Amino acid sequence: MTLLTLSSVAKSYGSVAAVAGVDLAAQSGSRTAIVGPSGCGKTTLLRLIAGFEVPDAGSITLGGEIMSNADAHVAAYRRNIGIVAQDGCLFPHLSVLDNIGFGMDADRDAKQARAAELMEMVGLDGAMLARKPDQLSGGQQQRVALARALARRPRLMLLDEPFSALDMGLRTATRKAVADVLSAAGVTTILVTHDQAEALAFADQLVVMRAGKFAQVGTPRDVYLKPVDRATATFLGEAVVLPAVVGDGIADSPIGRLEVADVTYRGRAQIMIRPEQFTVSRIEYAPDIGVSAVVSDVVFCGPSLDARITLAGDGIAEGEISFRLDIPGRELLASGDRVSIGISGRVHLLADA
Ligand SMILES: Nc1ncnc2c1ncn2[C@@H]1O[C@H](COP(=O)(O)OP(=O)(O)OP(=O)(O)O)[C@@H](O)[C@H]1O
Repeated sequence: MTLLTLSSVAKSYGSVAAVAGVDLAAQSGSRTAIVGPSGCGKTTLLRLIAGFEVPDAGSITLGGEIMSNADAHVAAYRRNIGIVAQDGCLFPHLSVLDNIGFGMDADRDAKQARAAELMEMVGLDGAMLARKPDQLSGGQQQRVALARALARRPRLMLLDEPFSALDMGLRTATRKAVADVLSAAGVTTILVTHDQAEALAFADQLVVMRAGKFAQVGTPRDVYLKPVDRATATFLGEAVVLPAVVGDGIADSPIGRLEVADVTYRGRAQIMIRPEQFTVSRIEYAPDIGVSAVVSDVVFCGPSLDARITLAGDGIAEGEISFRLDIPGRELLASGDRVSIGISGRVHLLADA
């Protein structure tokens, strides 16, 4: 069942079209991540859904009720939407208990009981209820912010870069904990982030936003492996894009004949290969099949070697196409080595070829 629907929603500030007519459907209990570069309109979109902004055009529906359209605008506080912002925005002068109980329509005992239940849900010790926010770590503060947002049993949760102030290790752990809590509570969630890896790991629906519009909407897997265009491909990770002539499911490319996922297309195209599809063997061990590359910038990282690989092939100008690749750390590769390249899996045709 669809909980949230956006139809042709638009919002401009003067001449800036912050959100330029977007459509979105979020299923009940699902997690949607909206990812895009700074200034693409992510926060504006979240503020429109929350009800802090009124759209210039389009409609927003939540649980079958119109929240915003040309004739109506339901105030933010009446939407029953939970929000967790970047820095948690806890009230610094209130205890954790009073932060969580803020605005809860219940007596002190009921608030205490509900707050203890929520603390357990977000994986925090109930003894912390007496503390002030500045006596908690950043990750703990974000979990309290989540508990506070869950306290009023929202039908939709909006997360605006909630992990960005946390350091890397804590960030991954907090993200996983928050995702688990939201799944267990069955709360439909929209996460806004500029962190691609975070968006891919968190969501079951990924939206890539660019200049106020949605460049692509799909499962993280589909958007990563089958991006619609080069900009989306490179925004989500490293991508090697090569010219090719395609027919019968085969691409003739500067690095050889490669299998393509789309068997119907014929003609000139750009093909995209993710670095992790490349396999690398030293020429002295592998037959030189004419597709070669040179290794440079090798950094030993223990389990892996972080290497820069520069492709060579007919039609590739010297040094033109290079990418970073993780190679198993046990490989004896050094800067300057020539390697033979293989490709695992099919390559993807880009629509903006
Ligand atoms: N209140 C405002 N008044 C004028 N322009 C605004 C306002 N809010 C946002 N904008 C503009 O709208 C565009 C989208 O801004 P928004 O904050 O939604 O982007 P964002 O993707 O969330 O960016 P970031 O990742 O940097 O937070 C930007 O060009 C911004 O300058």
